[in-house]
Amino acid sequence: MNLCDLFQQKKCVLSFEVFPPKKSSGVESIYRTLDELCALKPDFISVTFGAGGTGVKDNLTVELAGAIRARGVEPLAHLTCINSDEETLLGLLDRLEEAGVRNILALRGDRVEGAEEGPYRHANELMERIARRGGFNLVGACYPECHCEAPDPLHDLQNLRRKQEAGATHLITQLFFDNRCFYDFAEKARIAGVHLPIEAGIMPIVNKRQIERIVTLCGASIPPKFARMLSRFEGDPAALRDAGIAYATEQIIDLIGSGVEGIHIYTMNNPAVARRICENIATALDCVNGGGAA
Ligand SMILES: NC(=O)C1=CN([C@@H]2O[C@H](COP(=O)(O)OP(=O)(O)OC[C@H]3O[C@@H](n4cnc5c(N)ncnc54)[C@H](O)[C@@H]3O)[C@@H](O)[C@H]2O)C=CC1
Ligand SMILES: Nc1nc(=O)c2c([nH]1)NC[C@@H]1CN(c3ccc(C(=O)N[C@@H](CCC(=O)O)C(=O)O)cc3)CN21
Repeated sequence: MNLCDLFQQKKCVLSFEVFPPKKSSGVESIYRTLDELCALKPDFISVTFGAGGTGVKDNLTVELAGAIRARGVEPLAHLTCINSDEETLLGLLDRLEEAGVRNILALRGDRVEGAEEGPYRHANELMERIARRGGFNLVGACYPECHCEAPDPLHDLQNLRRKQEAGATHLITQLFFDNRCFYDFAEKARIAGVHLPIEAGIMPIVNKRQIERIVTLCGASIPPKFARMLSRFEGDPAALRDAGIAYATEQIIDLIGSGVEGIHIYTMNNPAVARRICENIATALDCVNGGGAA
């Protein structure tokens, strides 16, 4: 299924994200993780290309996307400009097509030290190449708090327009912890002529190790309320996990209540956390989607 049809059918789409395990030891558990995540019946699951700044060349993205499809859920495969020369890209696209994957999140990718400059410098250029080949629905990333390399929010929005012009059919936001950033951004994007559906990317923070990494990688600002929660519970893993789930739940219910077109949960390969959030938001989603829906 083409993901753009989903936004016609549903008021609020629900999706998950997973990343390929780094070590071979994680390979068996990722398939169990997929079993559990697919059982929650999200509208689609995306698979990153590398994880959190690691530029791996062949990293199971195609295999995992195929495994998600085999479990009855629509996959969205991430592809990056970094590490993609023309031949590698076309090879990956053939493999994705063979695996029945029809949707691609085209990204620039995190810069990796020592990586060579490829022929595609920005996400829109990668999108244009994929569109020229044909056969895929394209999705793009966007930044409620502005991309860290953009000179200012206006230029970042202009660059977002290029993704729309290159054929993206919907957008997924970088993670954020303050919904006001999302609402301000969505309003400015509409004024700038971006009319695509925007899914809000939410990451439940459930352990101390994640926090610093996420802030460095994603540049998300930490609201005082969230900072107080983190420092109060950081010594108690169970309390921090429950608080992180409660915080993400509150963000999502507020977004659904405000008419967001989709929620993308960065699951960090943790199905237990995803399940608890799904339970917490089920009635709100059923309410806007007319009940019974996933
Ligand atoms: N789920 C994921 O895997 C996500 C990954 N990211 C990461 O965020 C980073 C950026 O990715 P994208 O948004 O895809 O990159 P992008 O190429 O769209 O943007 C990167 C920077 O270049 C600027 N830019 C974009 N197009 C331009 C153009 N044509 N000319 C001049 N400047 C342009 C942007 O304003 C931004 O500052 C990557 O590190 C990516 O891996 C971000 C969100 C989600
Ligand atoms: N700049 C950027 N790059 C990304 O890859 C990315 C984003 N932003 N924003 C949204 C999600 C969040 N992603 C992430 C974020 C952190 C890790 C991370 O902490 N990875 C650990 C490995 C964890 C493990 O193997 O259990 C690491 O050490 O890199 C992974 C994916 C992928 N996405």
